[in-house]
Amino acid sequence: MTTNDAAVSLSHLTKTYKGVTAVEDLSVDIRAGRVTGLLGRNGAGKTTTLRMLLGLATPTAGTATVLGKPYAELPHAAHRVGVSMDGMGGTPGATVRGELRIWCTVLGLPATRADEVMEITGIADAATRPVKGCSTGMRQRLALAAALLADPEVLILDEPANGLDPDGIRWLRDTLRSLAGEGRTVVVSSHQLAELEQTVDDVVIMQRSLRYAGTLDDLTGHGAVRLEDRFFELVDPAATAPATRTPATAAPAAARTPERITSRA
Ligand SMILES: Nc1ncnc2c1ncn2[C@@H]1O[C@H](COP(=O)(O)OP(=O)(O)OP(=O)(O)O)[C@@H](O)[C@H]1O
Repeated sequence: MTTNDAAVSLSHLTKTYKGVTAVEDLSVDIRAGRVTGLLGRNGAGKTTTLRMLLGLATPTAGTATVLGKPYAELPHAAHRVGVSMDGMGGTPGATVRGELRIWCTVLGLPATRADEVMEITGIADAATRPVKGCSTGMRQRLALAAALLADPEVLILDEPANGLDPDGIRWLRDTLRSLAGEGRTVVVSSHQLAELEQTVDDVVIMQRSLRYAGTLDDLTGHGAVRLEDRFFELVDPAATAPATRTPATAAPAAARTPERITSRA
Protein backbone atom coordinates (compact mmCIF):
# COMPACT_ATOMS: atom_id res chain seq x y z
CA MET A 1 0.00 0.00 0.00
CA THR A 2 1.07 3.56 -0.38
CA THR A 3 0.90 5.82 2.62
CA ASN A 4 -1.93 7.67 0.84
CA ASP A 5 -4.20 4.75 1.70
CA ALA A 6 -3.47 5.19 5.38
CA ALA A 7 -6.23 6.47 7.64
CA VAL A 8 -3.79 6.50 10.53
CA SER A 9 -0.09 6.99 10.21
CA LEU A 10 2.46 6.72 12.99
CA SER A 11 6.03 7.70 12.29
CA HIS A 12 8.82 7.00 14.76
CA LEU A 13 6.32 7.59 17.53
CA THR A 14 7.96 7.52 20.95
CA LYS A 15 6.77 8.35 24.46
CA THR A 16 8.90 8.39 27.55
CA TYR A 17 7.50 9.02 31.01
CA LYS A 18 10.18 10.03 33.50
CA GLY A 19 12.74 7.66 32.07
CA VAL A 20 10.27 4.87 31.28
CA THR A 21 9.76 4.35 27.56
CA ALA A 22 6.12 3.40 27.02
CA VAL A 23 6.26 3.54 23.21
CA GLU A 24 9.44 3.30 21.20
CA ASP A 25 9.99 4.31 17.59
CA LEU A 26 6.64 3.03 16.37
CA SER A 27 6.13 3.47 12.63
CA VAL A 28 3.04 2.00 11.02
CA ASP A 29 0.30 2.91 8.57
CA ILE A 30 -3.22 1.69 9.20
CA ARG A 31 -5.34 1.11 6.15
CA ALA A 32 -8.63 2.84 5.58
CA GLY A 33 -11.85 0.82 5.48
CA ARG A 34 -10.48 -2.05 7.56
CA VAL A 35 -10.70 -3.26 11.11
CA THR A 36 -7.23 -3.12 12.60
CA GLY A 37 -6.42 -4.66 15.96
CA LEU A 38 -3.75 -2.96 18.05
CA LEU A 39 -2.62 -5.83 20.18
CA GLY A 40 -0.26 -6.03 23.10
CA ARG A 41 0.01 -7.16 26.66
CA ASN A 42 -0.96 -5.00 29.61
CA GLY A 43 1.46 -2.12 29.64
CA ALA A 44 2.58 -2.66 26.04
CA GLY A 45 1.85 0.97 25.18
CA LYS A 46 -1.46 0.63 23.31
CA THR A 47 -3.35 3.31 25.21
CA THR A 48 -0.37 5.64 25.16
CA THR A 49 -0.18 5.22 21.38
CA LEU A 50 -3.88 6.02 20.97
CA ARG A 51 -3.60 8.98 23.33
CA MET A 52 -0.77 10.39 21.23
CA LEU A 53 -2.80 9.80 18.07
CA LEU A 54 -5.67 11.80 19.57
CA GLY A 55 -3.50 14.62 20.86
CA LEU A 56 -4.14 13.64 24.48
CA ALA A 57 -0.45 12.95 25.11
CA THR A 58 2.50 14.70 23.52
CA PRO A 59 5.00 12.43 21.79
CA THR A 60 8.56 12.56 23.05
CA ALA A 61 9.52 12.01 19.42
CA GLY A 62 7.82 11.18 16.15
CA THR A 63 4.42 12.04 14.72
CA ALA A 64 0.93 10.60 14.54
CA THR A 65 -1.68 11.59 11.98
CA VAL A 66 -5.26 10.62 11.33
CA LEU A 67 -6.83 11.28 7.94
CA GLY A 68 -3.60 12.96 6.93
CA LYS A 69 -3.26 15.47 9.77
CA PRO A 70 -2.34 15.56 13.42
CA TYR A 71 -5.66 15.21 15.26
CA ALA A 72 -5.42 18.74 16.66
CA GLU A 73 -5.14 20.15 13.13
CA LEU A 74 -7.78 17.97 11.50
CA PRO A 75 -10.81 20.02 10.44
CA HIS A 76 -14.00 18.75 12.12
CA ALA A 77 -11.95 16.17 13.99
CA ALA A 78 -14.68 15.42 16.54
CA HIS A 79 -17.05 14.59 13.69
CA ARG A 80 -14.63 12.63 11.58
CA VAL A 81 -13.01 10.56 14.31
CA GLY A 82 -15.16 8.73 16.86
CA VAL A 83 -13.41 7.78 20.05
CA SER A 84 -14.11 5.43 22.92
CA MET A 85 -11.51 5.48 25.66
CA ASP A 86 -11.55 4.96 29.39
CA GLY A 87 -11.64 8.13 31.38
CA MET A 88 -13.70 10.08 28.88
CA GLY A 89 -16.02 10.83 31.74
CA GLY A 90 -19.75 11.01 31.92
CA THR A 91 -22.22 13.39 33.40
CA PRO A 92 -23.18 12.64 37.01
CA GLY A 93 -26.82 11.56 37.24
CA ALA A 94 -27.36 11.39 33.49
CA THR A 95 -29.43 8.67 31.90
CA VAL A 96 -28.19 6.79 28.87
CA ARG A 97 -30.27 8.96 26.55
CA GLY A 98 -29.40 12.11 28.52
CA GLU A 99 -25.69 11.40 28.26
CA LEU A 100 -25.91 10.91 24.51
CA ARG A 101 -28.01 14.05 24.11
CA ILE A 102 -25.36 16.07 25.93
CA TRP A 103 -22.83 14.83 23.40
CA CYS A 104 -25.27 15.69 20.60
CA THR A 105 -25.31 19.26 21.88
CA VAL A 106 -21.52 19.36 22.13
CA LEU A 107 -21.23 18.07 18.56
CA GLY A 108 -24.00 20.25 17.16
CA LEU A 109 -26.19 17.28 16.26
CA PRO A 110 -29.96 16.94 16.59
CA ALA A 111 -31.07 15.25 19.81
CA THR A 112 -32.80 12.56 17.73
CA ARG A 113 -29.37 11.21 16.81
CA ALA A 114 -29.08 9.88 20.37
CA ASP A 115 -31.99 7.52 19.72
CA GLU A 116 -30.51 6.40 16.42
CA VAL A 117 -27.19 5.34 17.95
CA MET A 118 -28.99 3.65 20.85
CA GLU A 119 -30.80 1.52 18.27
CA ILE A 120 -27.55 0.73 16.44
CA THR A 121 -25.82 -0.34 19.65
CA GLY A 122 -28.79 -2.19 21.16
CA ILE A 123 -29.28 -0.01 24.22
CA ALA A 124 -32.61 1.61 23.32
CA ASP A 125 -34.34 -0.34 26.09
CA ALA A 126 -31.97 1.24 28.61
CA ALA A 127 -32.58 4.82 27.44
CA THR A 128 -33.94 6.02 30.77
CA ARG A 129 -31.55 4.09 32.96
CA PRO A 130 -28.96 6.10 34.91
CA VAL A 131 -25.51 5.53 33.41
CA LYS A 132 -24.09 4.72 36.83
CA GLY A 133 -26.60 1.87 37.12
CA CYS A 134 -25.47 0.29 33.86
CA SER A 135 -23.47 -2.89 33.64
CA THR A 136 -19.94 -2.81 32.22
CA GLY A 137 -21.20 -4.30 28.98
CA MET A 138 -23.93 -1.68 28.73
CA ARG A 139 -21.38 1.06 29.31
CA GLN A 140 -19.23 -0.35 26.53
CA ARG A 141 -22.21 -0.16 24.20
CA LEU A 142 -22.91 3.36 25.37
CA ALA A 143 -19.31 4.35 24.73
CA LEU A 144 -19.54 2.98 21.20
CA ALA A 145 -22.88 4.75 20.73
CA ALA A 146 -21.25 8.04 21.73
CA ALA A 147 -18.37 7.37 19.34
CA LEU A 148 -20.84 6.81 16.51
CA LEU A 149 -22.91 9.94 17.09
CA ALA A 150 -21.30 12.08 14.41
CA ASP A 151 -21.17 9.24 11.88
CA PRO A 152 -17.36 9.31 11.85
CA GLU A 153 -15.05 8.01 9.15
CA VAL A 154 -12.60 6.63 11.69
CA LEU A 155 -13.32 4.89 14.99
CA ILE A 156 -10.66 4.61 17.66
CA LEU A 157 -11.77 2.16 20.34
CA ASP A 158 -9.60 1.38 23.34
CA GLU A 159 -10.41 -2.04 24.78
CA PRO A 160 -14.07 -2.10 23.67
CA ALA A 161 -14.38 -5.82 24.45
CA ASN A 162 -13.49 -5.43 28.13
CA GLY A 163 -16.33 -6.59 30.34
CA LEU A 164 -18.50 -7.90 27.51
CA ASP A 165 -20.21 -11.25 27.94
CA PRO A 166 -20.25 -13.75 25.04
CA ASP A 167 -23.36 -12.13 23.57
CA GLY A 168 -21.70 -8.75 23.82
CA ILE A 169 -18.52 -10.03 22.18
CA ARG A 170 -20.51 -11.44 19.30
CA TRP A 171 -22.45 -8.20 18.99
CA LEU A 172 -19.25 -6.16 19.02
CA ARG A 173 -17.69 -8.35 16.35
CA ASP A 174 -20.70 -8.03 14.06
CA THR A 175 -20.95 -4.30 14.70
CA LEU A 176 -17.29 -3.57 13.96
CA ARG A 177 -17.41 -5.71 10.82
CA SER A 178 -20.48 -3.90 9.60
CA LEU A 179 -18.95 -0.48 10.35
CA ALA A 180 -15.92 -1.40 8.27
CA GLY A 181 -18.27 -2.76 5.62
CA GLU A 182 -19.69 0.74 5.36
CA GLY A 183 -16.19 1.98 4.54
CA ARG A 184 -15.16 3.16 7.99
CA THR A 185 -11.75 2.62 9.46
CA VAL A 186 -11.88 0.88 12.82
CA VAL A 187 -8.87 0.75 15.12
CA VAL A 188 -9.46 -1.39 18.16
CA SER A 189 -6.96 -2.01 20.92
CA SER A 190 -7.12 -5.19 22.90
CA HIS A 191 -5.26 -7.90 24.71
CA GLN A 192 -8.12 -10.36 24.16
CA LEU A 193 -6.65 -12.26 21.26
CA ALA A 194 -9.35 -14.87 20.72
CA GLU A 195 -12.04 -12.21 20.38
CA LEU A 196 -9.96 -10.13 18.05
CA GLU A 197 -8.99 -13.05 15.88
CA GLN A 198 -12.52 -13.26 14.55
CA THR A 199 -12.94 -9.54 14.07
CA VAL A 200 -9.91 -7.88 12.55
CA ASP A 201 -8.54 -7.67 9.03
CA ASP A 202 -5.17 -6.28 10.01
CA VAL A 203 -3.02 -6.58 13.08
CA VAL A 204 -0.48 -4.34 14.73
CA ILE A 205 1.33 -6.10 17.55
CA MET A 206 3.39 -3.99 19.88
CA GLN A 207 5.43 -4.55 22.97
CA ARG A 208 6.63 -0.99 23.49
CA SER A 209 8.08 -1.19 19.95
CA LEU A 210 6.49 -2.69 16.85
CA ARG A 211 6.52 -6.47 16.59
CA TYR A 212 4.24 -6.99 13.61
CA ALA A 213 2.12 -5.01 11.20
CA GLY A 214 0.23 -6.80 8.48
CA THR A 215 -2.86 -8.75 7.67
CA LEU A 216 -4.25 -11.31 10.07
CA ASP A 217 -4.25 -13.83 7.25
CA ASP A 218 -0.56 -13.36 6.61
CA LEU A 219 0.19 -13.59 10.31
CA THR A 220 -1.77 -16.79 10.87
CA GLY A 221 -1.28 -18.41 7.47
CA HIS A 222 -4.99 -18.01 6.77
CA GLY A 223 -5.86 -19.63 10.08
CA ALA A 224 -3.27 -22.42 10.00
CA VAL A 225 -1.69 -21.03 13.16
CA ARG A 226 -3.58 -19.42 16.01
CA LEU A 227 -3.15 -15.72 16.56
CA GLU A 228 -2.27 -16.42 20.19
CA ASP A 229 0.66 -18.62 19.20
CA ARG A 230 1.99 -16.10 16.72
CA PHE A 231 1.49 -13.34 19.28
CA PHE A 232 3.72 -15.02 21.84
CA GLU A 233 6.36 -15.78 19.25
CA LEU A 234 6.47 -12.11 18.40
CA VAL A 235 6.34 -10.54 21.85
CA ASP A 236 8.38 -13.19 23.61
CA PRO A 237 10.49 -15.03 21.03
CA ALA A 238 12.98 -16.36 23.56
CA ALA A 239 10.23 -18.17 25.49
CA THR A 240 8.68 -19.78 22.45
CA ALA A 241 11.66 -20.49 20.21
CA PRO A 242 12.67 -24.17 20.06
CA ALA A 243 16.14 -24.77 21.47
CA THR A 244 17.48 -25.66 18.04
CA ARG A 245 16.26 -22.45 16.45
CA THR A 246 18.94 -20.04 15.39
CA PRO A 247 18.55 -16.35 16.17
CA ALA A 248 18.24 -15.61 12.46
CA THR A 249 15.25 -17.87 11.88
CA ALA A 250 13.67 -16.84 15.15
CA ALA A 251 13.80 -13.17 14.26
CA PRO A 252 10.22 -12.26 13.50
CA ALA A 253 8.74 -8.86 14.07
CA ALA A 254 8.97 -6.04 11.61
CA ALA A 255 10.73 -8.26 9.09
CA ARG A 256 7.33 -9.80 8.45
CA THR A 257 5.46 -6.76 7.38
CA PRO A 258 3.41 -7.37 4.29
CA GLU A 259 2.85 -4.43 2.08
CA ARG A 260 -0.86 -3.90 2.66
CA ILE A 261 -0.41 -2.58 6.12
CA THR A 262 3.05 -1.25 6.40
CA SER A 263 5.55 -0.63 9.10
CA ARG A 264 7.97 2.01 8.05
CA ALA A 265 11.59 2.29 9.00
N1 LIG B 1 0.78 9.08 32.57
C1 LIG B 1 1.71 8.14 32.75
N2 LIG B 1 2.76 8.35 33.57
C2 LIG B 1 3.72 7.41 33.75
N3 LIG B 1 3.72 6.21 33.13
C3 LIG B 1 2.70 5.94 32.32
C4 LIG B 1 1.64 6.87 32.07
N4 LIG B 1 0.77 6.32 31.19
C5 LIG B 1 1.24 5.10 30.89
N5 LIG B 1 2.39 4.87 31.58
C6 LIG B 1 3.21 3.65 31.51
O1 LIG B 1 3.45 3.40 30.15
C7 LIG B 1 3.40 1.98 29.89
C8 LIG B 1 2.37 1.69 28.80
O2 LIG B 1 1.07 1.94 29.34
P1 LIG B 1 -0.24 1.85 28.44
O3 LIG B 1 -1.39 2.18 29.33
O4 LIG B 1 -0.05 2.65 27.23
O5 LIG B 1 -0.26 0.31 28.04
P2 LIG B 1 -1.45 -0.55 27.46
O6 LIG B 1 -0.85 -1.40 26.41
O7 LIG B 1 -2.58 0.33 27.09
O8 LIG B 1 -1.84 -1.44 28.71
P3 LIG B 1 -3.29 -2.00 29.19
O9 LIG B 1 -3.66 -3.10 28.26
O10 LIG B 1 -2.98 -2.49 30.57
O11 LIG B 1 -4.23 -0.84 29.17
C9 LIG B 1 3.11 1.32 31.22
O12 LIG B 1 4.35 0.94 31.80
C10 LIG B 1 2.47 2.42 32.01
O13 LIG B 1 2.68 2.24 33.39
